[in-house]
Amino acid sequence: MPYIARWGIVATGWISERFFVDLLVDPASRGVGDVLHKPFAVASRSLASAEKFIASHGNGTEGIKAYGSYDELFADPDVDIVYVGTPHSAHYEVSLSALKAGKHVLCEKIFTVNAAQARHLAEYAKSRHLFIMEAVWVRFFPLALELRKKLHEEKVIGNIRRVTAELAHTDFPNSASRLFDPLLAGGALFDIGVYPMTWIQLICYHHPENKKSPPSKVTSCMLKTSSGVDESTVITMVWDAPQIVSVATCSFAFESPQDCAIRVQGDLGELIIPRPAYRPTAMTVKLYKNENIQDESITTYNFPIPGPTGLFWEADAVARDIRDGKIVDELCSVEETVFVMELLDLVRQQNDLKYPDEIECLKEL
Ligand SMILES: NC(=O)C1=CN([C@@H]2O[C@H](COP(=O)(O)OP(=O)(O)OC[C@H]3O[C@@H](n4cnc5c(N)ncnc54)[C@H](OP(=O)(O)O)[C@@H]3O)[C@@H](O)[C@H]2O)C=CC1
Ligand SMILES: O=C1OC[C@@H](O)[C@H](O)[C@H]1O
Repeated sequence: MPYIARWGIVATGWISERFFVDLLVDPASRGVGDVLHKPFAVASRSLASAEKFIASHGNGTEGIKAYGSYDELFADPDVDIVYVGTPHSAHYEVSLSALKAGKHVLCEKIFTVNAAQARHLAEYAKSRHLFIMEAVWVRFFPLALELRKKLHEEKVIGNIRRVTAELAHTDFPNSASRLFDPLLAGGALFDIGVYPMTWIQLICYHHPENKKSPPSKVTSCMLKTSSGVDESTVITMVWDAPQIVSVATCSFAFESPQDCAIRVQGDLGELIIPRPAYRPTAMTVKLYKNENIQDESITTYNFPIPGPTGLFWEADAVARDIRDGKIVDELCSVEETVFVMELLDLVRQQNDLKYPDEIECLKEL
């Protein structure tokens, strides 16, 4: 019998809707038979909004409860795992409330405003033996798994020397104000910087020779908006053991080129992933001509997403973890989230990017 994950959705904004729709997709359509997803409740700060959210999805939503406060959902015994889709500034407090009510938590990126908050959530979840994970969905894409196999096991491009990863766009279809508001922890670094940083983590931090060591050097620069958050951020890092340099770029001021969001250059060739870095569907391996290879070769591998968005792969992983009694996911561990938040603290410190005290603090509830 497949394990049924009993979800509660917190907040009724853009990404909650995308996640909810993906939960309703039959897992068999992506070849998954061991887990099923059942949303039991949706909570909003307004009951009307929760009701509208459920009603607008028709089939498959019968019996899902609507709540006009997040606390009511946390008290619902039918909910085992809470998905947090609020703005960044609320992640810490909402996730902590869910944990305190005994729920497992999948919290959207960026996990918290700073590393201290991330550490506190991780420690609290551990103390209550509850699962917690940042929703870095790209880590679960079949493409991301294949990338690591090609680079680290098959070493298709030889020794990796440089990684550049970027996500930059000027197209804000939804909730543009969230992106620029310091009180909601806006800015490119937190909203989209997590993607280039994730690809660099997967390729450099997880490089077998790196043995999960931190980069030996981190430098960064930022350009800020008139509201005081970062509009563009560039982070360079040096990974000593595998001898790789990496450059992560995120920006709300220009567009990433269509044909290249992530480029990994090795001594035998390069691997290129077209944009967008948050939902890539192909990668190309280009092998250079050398004494063993007569002509340059180019091979493209396609990874179509069998459904509306592709958030279901992370949901499947979370369901399996909870089914198996795990409190930390192997591909997206909360320890690694804390480590990335420490890097982002450093980058913000280097560029004097502070958020208001009321969202940087460790509120006890
Ligand atoms: N994985 C991905 O691809 C994506 C992830 N995200 C992440 O998801 C989160 C939410 O982003 P997104 O859905 O675009 O944001 P939206 O503004 O569309 O939705 C956020 C929701 O949070 C709730 N909320 C709680 N407190 C506040 C507040 N103070 N101000 C405004 N809304 C509040 C509201 O729901 P209600 O009124 O129902 O309580 C609101 O609808 C962010 O962490 C973002 O980084 C965003 C886009 C894509
Ligand atoms: O996570 C995200 O991915 C897609 C982007 O458009 C969005 O702003 C961001 O939050």
